[in-house]
Amino acid sequence: MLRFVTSNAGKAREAREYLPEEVERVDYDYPEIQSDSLEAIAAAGARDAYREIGEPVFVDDSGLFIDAFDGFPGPYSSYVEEKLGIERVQQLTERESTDRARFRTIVAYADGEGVETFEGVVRGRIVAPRGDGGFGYDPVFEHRGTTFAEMAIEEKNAVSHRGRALAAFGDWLAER
Ligand SMILES: O=P(O)(O)OP(=O)(O)OP(=O)(O)OC[C@H]1O[C@@H](n2cnc3c(O)ncnc32)[C@H](O)[C@@H]1O
Repeated sequence: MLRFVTSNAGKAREAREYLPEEVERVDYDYPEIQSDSLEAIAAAGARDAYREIGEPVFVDDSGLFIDAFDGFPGPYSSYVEEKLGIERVQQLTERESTDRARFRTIVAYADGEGVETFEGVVRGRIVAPRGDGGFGYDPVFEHRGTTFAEMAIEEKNAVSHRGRALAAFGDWLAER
């Protein structure tokens, strides 16, 4: 059994679909350090959650990196979603010369022995919202003509930043 420490139910749903082992969601809101690096944030979060819970855990830190804004909001995606909302992020992007963006996830696993991190990245475009599945920025993130909110969970996992990071994590677990 794997413990996924996250306050985000959408992330937990995707991890359950993907990982071979059972996933238990632990709703502990670990303090996020302020950093430009998703790796550093995820690793610190996993370490902290392991100390708090006392069992092996993993966390997922994700961000939307918009090319026209030099990667912003990136590690600040959650704050920007809360303060501006995804429609305004999309409207701001529309005024720029490119709508290209990347979604990145770092999964960090901590046990008594240390921290391992796994990365997943997907490229796409910021478009006017479409679809009602998924969560967060999914309605405005289009990958090969379809927004993540228009995809079923399995379809999104097959191409998404989180799916790729979870796949790398799953391979590592299997080889351990
Ligand atoms: O408790 P944690 O796991 O940290 O949950 P969170 O929602 O705060 O997680 P993040 O900081 O990693 O999320 C950054 C932002 O990116 C959004 N996000 C993360 N993964 C996403 C995905 O697959 N599709 C759309 N939006 C996503 C999410 O809604 C947040 O606004």
